[in-house]
Amino acid sequence: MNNVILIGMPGVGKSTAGVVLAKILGYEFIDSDLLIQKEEQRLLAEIIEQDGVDGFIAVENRVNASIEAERSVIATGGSVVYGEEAMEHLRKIGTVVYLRLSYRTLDRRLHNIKGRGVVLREGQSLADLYEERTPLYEKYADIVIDEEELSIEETIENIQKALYKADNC
Ligand SMILES: Nc1ncnc2c1ncn2[C@@H]1O[C@H](COP(=O)(O)OP(=O)(O)OP(=O)(O)O)[C@@H](O)[C@H]1O
Ligand SMILES: O=C(O)C1=C[C@@H](O)[C@@H](O)[C@H](O)C1
Ligand SMILES: [Mg+2]
Repeated sequence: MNNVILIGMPGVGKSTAGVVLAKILGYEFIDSDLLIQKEEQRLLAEIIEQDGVDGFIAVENRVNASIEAERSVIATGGSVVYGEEAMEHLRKIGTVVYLRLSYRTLDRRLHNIKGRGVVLREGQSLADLYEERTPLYEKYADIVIDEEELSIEETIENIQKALYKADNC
């Protein structure tokens, strides 16, 4: 199954770049966050508020582990890498692309991190989250795209080039 799965910190552009990439490749586009909201009939922020961080991670794991797709670009949520079943499944159905940004650039980009419904534990900062997740993104990535100082268009072009090189598309 020729799917392309985008992973990375919140705000790196998985959804923004993913939808355009899908259009260029002639693929379907799936946003895991929207799937979660549809299946749960609740907003992501509501799930986090009502079920807590671990509850949200469990829901995200279940929904992502059950995605059936072909020739699709799948933009995951930033916290998907906490779900082992989800990541095992996603690796089986496609090429996992990690969109990487430095902490400094990400911090600048994410002015309103709480408003985005990010999975932050009590007392955890964005820097803590970055440090905790980076090894997980690296562990699951088939391809790493360094987005630093790239425009959205350049990012998409680099993903495309890397996919062709890996013989995915
Ligand atoms: N080079 C770039 N590539 C992608 N997005 C960029 C770039 N530069 C700026 N942006 C902006 O950064 C934001 C990325 O948000 P987006 O919702 O796509 O992130 P995400 O990775 O899907 O996050 P989440 O994990 O919360 O779903 C957008 O507002 C986009 O316009
Ligand atoms: O990185 C995160 O912690 C998250 C990112 C969003 O895409 C959502 O999946 C959710 O709000 C958690
Ligand atoms: Mg997104």
